[in-house]
Amino acid sequence: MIYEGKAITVKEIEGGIAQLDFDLQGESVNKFNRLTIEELHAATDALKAQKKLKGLVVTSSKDSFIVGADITEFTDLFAGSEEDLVANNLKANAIFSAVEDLPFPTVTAINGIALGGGFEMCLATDFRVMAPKAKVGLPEVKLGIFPGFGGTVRLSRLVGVDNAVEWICGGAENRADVALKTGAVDAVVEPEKLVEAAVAIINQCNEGKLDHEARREEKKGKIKLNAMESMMAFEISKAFVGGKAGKNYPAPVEAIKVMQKHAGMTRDKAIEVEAKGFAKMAKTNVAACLVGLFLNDQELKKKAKAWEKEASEVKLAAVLGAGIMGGGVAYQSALKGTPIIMKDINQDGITLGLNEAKKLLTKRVDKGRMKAGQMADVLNSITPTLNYGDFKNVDLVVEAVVENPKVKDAVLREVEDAVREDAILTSNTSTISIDLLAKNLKRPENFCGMHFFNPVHMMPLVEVIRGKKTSDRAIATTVAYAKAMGKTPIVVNDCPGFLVNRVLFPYFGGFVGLVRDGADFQKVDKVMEKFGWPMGPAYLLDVVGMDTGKHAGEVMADGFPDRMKHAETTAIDVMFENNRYGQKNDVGFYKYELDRKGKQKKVVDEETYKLLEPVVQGKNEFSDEDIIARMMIPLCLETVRCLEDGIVEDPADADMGLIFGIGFPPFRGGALRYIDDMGVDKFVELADKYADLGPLYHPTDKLREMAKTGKKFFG
Ligand SMILES: NC(=O)c1ccc[n+]([C@@H]2O[C@H](COP(=O)([O-])OP(=O)(O)OC[C@H]3O[C@@H](n4cnc5c(N)ncnc54)[C@H](O)[C@@H]3O)[C@@H](O)[C@H]2O)c1
Repeated sequence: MIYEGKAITVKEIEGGIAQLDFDLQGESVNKFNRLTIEELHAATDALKAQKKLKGLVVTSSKDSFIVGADITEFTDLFAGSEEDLVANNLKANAIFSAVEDLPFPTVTAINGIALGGGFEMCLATDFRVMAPKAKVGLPEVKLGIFPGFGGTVRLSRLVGVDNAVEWICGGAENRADVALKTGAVDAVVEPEKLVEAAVAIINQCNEGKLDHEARREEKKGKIKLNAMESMMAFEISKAFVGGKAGKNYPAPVEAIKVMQKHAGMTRDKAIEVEAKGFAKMAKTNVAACLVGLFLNDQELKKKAKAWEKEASEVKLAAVLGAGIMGGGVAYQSALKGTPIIMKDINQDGITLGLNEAKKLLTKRVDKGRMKAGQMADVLNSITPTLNYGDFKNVDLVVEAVVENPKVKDAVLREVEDAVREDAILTSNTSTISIDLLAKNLKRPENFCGMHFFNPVHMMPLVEVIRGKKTSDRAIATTVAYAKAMGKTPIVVNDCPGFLVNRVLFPYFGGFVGLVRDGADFQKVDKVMEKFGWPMGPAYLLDVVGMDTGKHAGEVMADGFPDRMKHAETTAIDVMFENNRYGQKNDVGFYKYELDRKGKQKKVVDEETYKLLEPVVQGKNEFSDEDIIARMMIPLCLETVRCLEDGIVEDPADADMGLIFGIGFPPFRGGALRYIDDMGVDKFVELADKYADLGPLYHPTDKLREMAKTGKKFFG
């Protein structure tokens, strides 16, 4: 044994060739935590001290190779100064460079996922062989940073500027065939042949058939482009990537700037440039928010996993109502492998639901993501029906009929009699209280909410809503079914609108208030889109549908009359009363026309301004800051109330719900992190400036207390 640690062992395997193996004790995957980096240092020193070695193969004993850096260490690490971060990166890089400089040929055998720091480890060796199912890539930009263990230096020299830009700025996980074609790896071989292939490469180097020194020098030298070529490659990339990433996500363009800066430098100087650029990005609020988001997501996954242990198996599901939502639920369930019965009261509904599923599946086939035979299997696992014939075999039902408490009550009681006693019933209601819907059920313990978002196949969130009488088994089974459908479930407690709609309607309240006071709805949309929302509030209302918006708004107003009831007619009422439902009938705040690809495109409609005149009181110019404050304060305060009322378990659930459910700008981390970032005291101060606008703008006593004591929602 040459070296033995808790994450790494090094031993001689054959003919003077050593094997450095990553196998982090007590973990299911390898990652570059502090311990692993320290051990890589010690292991490299031990290798250097060996006088007779002829080569090194780097391997992993886990299913993955190395999944990346240990992101749980980032929050503490990034809290340090920029200088500390640079020093930290240079220290780690010295170890990677020491691996690169070992006095014999080196090859990595990539058996599974090698991402971020894991792939940068691979890049430090002379050659790479890869298993067909492994994936490699540098996904750091997803965390608001870019590679900091020499990735921008080695990859740009190994595969060229264009490929490096694509890999680093896109952050994708690349398949073996792509990696081979790009030149990021040298061979693809079956997993059991990886070490053999690596040894063969080393032997060829030692026999003078392969020149590992030349390979090494290429990675350590300057980028091989003349000044003109270099200028063209980097400037075009910056314009293209900048346009795609947008101003709110600076890391991709910064990565290109760093590569441009170090293009004419050799390794050690280039790595200094990378380290400085990395530290600058790590100190941005975007990186803090995106790292926070990653950690929150991990927490959600852990919670869902814990629920899954208590779940009953769902072998067959059913959905009631084959409309927009019911059709989507049937498609998603069947696609992900749970057969589903789709019941409606009329044949037209069923035809529509099935046609929607067919349309989505055809798209998958056309894009090469599915074979025609698989499409048939998925369609066959949706059983359309007009009666309850097979419902005794159903394990879980999703009710998705019209949003009317009386209709839902009747339908739920009916289906309760049609299913087995242990079957779980859920409702996809957007706003109606789960306790209200449970009132007339014989087995309320088997009932909870399962709130999907539209379009079901695209939107990641499912709110699982616990009523007063809901059992843990009902929650666990619903969480497990949502996971099986490929969704992210969040368990919330019951109230009108649950988490997401309860928070969304005060935001719409901010919007109608602005229009009332004379703001141009188009300007409000533009400002909020610039702030980071996928669409502004007027556009969003057009997408949701004015009828749905008005109806749900009324349910919310009944639930929270003090702050959600509108005394006067609102802009939403005006649109609704004029049959301007939005995209569904081609006119709402905007008009909709079909573009050349047959997609709905919004266009300005002057008529909207005329219709709104009666509800507009005066004409005011609002600054961007004013618009943002008037939109965001009600949304943030309602999120605070959801937390205080115990609707969500913790701040992470609340923020993730808003990001996954309504597209809250991810780089801002969520509503509660937004308050944290502003400072709770500053936020309360800002809200108080708008106190005249009513209770939607009044901070809670607890929030005022937090402001006084300097407490935050996170950390
Ligand atoms: N559309 C959305 O954006 C959205 C988002 C989240 C949740 N929801 C909720 O999902 C539910 C359904 O909404 P939708 O937009 O799909 O409505 P929809 O009008 O498109 O579909 C409702 C379907 O239910 C059928 N139906 C009515 N009574 C029935 C009964 N007794 N048994 C079986 N089927 C019956 C109708 O024929 C129709 O096909 C509502 O509770 C709604 O609030 C909707």
